[in-house]
Amino acid sequence: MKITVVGVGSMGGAIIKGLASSSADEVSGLNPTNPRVSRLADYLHFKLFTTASEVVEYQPDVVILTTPANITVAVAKELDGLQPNTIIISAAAGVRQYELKAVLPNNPVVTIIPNTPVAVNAGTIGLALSADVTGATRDNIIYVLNQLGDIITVSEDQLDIVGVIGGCGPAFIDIFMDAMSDAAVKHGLDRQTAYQLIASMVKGTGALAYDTEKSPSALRDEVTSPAGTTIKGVEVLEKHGFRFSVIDAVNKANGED
Ligand SMILES: NC(=O)C1=CN([C@@H]2O[C@H](COP(=O)(O)OP(=O)(O)OC[C@H]3O[C@@H](n4cnc5c(N)ncnc54)[C@H](O)[C@@H]3O)[C@@H](O)[C@H]2O)C=CC1
Ligand SMILES: O=C(O)[C@@H]1CCC=N1
Repeated sequence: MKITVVGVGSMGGAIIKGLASSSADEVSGLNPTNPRVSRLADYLHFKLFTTASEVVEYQPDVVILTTPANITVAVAKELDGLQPNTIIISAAAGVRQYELKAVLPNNPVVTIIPNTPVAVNAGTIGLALSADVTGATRDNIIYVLNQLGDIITVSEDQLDIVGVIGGCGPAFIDIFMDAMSDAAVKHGLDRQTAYQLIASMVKGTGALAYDTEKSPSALRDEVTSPAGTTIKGVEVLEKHGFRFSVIDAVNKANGED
């Protein structure tokens, strides 16, 4: 399948890295001339376009839009001329399917919110299908996204909150990991060992929750031994409003004033 990623920045680059590990597809990118993107294209061996008209001429089977959200509809408009069965997958946060349909009326359009772990095929991808996306078109979308990670299918009006949790979430976890590493260094670990330790701990914590499907509170209870060390740390997190900080970060990222 010919897949073109439009906008090879953080997210577009992560998607290309994830797709590059599969040899079954022909992956390409579109980005205005940029040495960073040219280096990535050389390194990962993908075809790089610099204008929308080259992409139209190339006639990809799937276009993934990862341009800045505020220009994504205008960028989609430049792709007018794609064959009608080219699937449009937009990852632009907050851009609605009807806005893209208005400029590409003949193409199947779905919206997603992926996250940066797609680069290592361990992404979480919120997917909002649309009524006209069925059969082989739907199967092809699932085929492409399945290469990148777990698909969580939701209605379009749920995609914003799914995007905040799944899409912004890695940044929140990264801040937590960075703070943990400062604490580890304070107590004598070297930085590199701290990073490995913490990344492994977070990976395992996620895997345990995912595989067992136990609630986070049940899993936390398993760690907090009576009169043990963990509960002392939990008390401090509660004292400093850790939970409220997390909830309010999600509120604000989701557009609350
Ligand atoms: N970074 C993330 O974790 C996530 C980002 N997204 C969405 O992905 C999109 C991109 O976000 P980032 O990658 O973070 O931004 P970014 O700024 O890193 O990447 C945007 C890329 O688009 C390119 N670009 C600008 N104008 C273009 C045009 N006319 N044609 C083609 N390419 C063009 C830029 O040169 C840049 O390489 C946004 O819509 C965002 O909502 C969605 C989920 C997660
Ligand atoms: O920060 C952003 O706007 C994008 C959308 C989700 C994650 N990153």
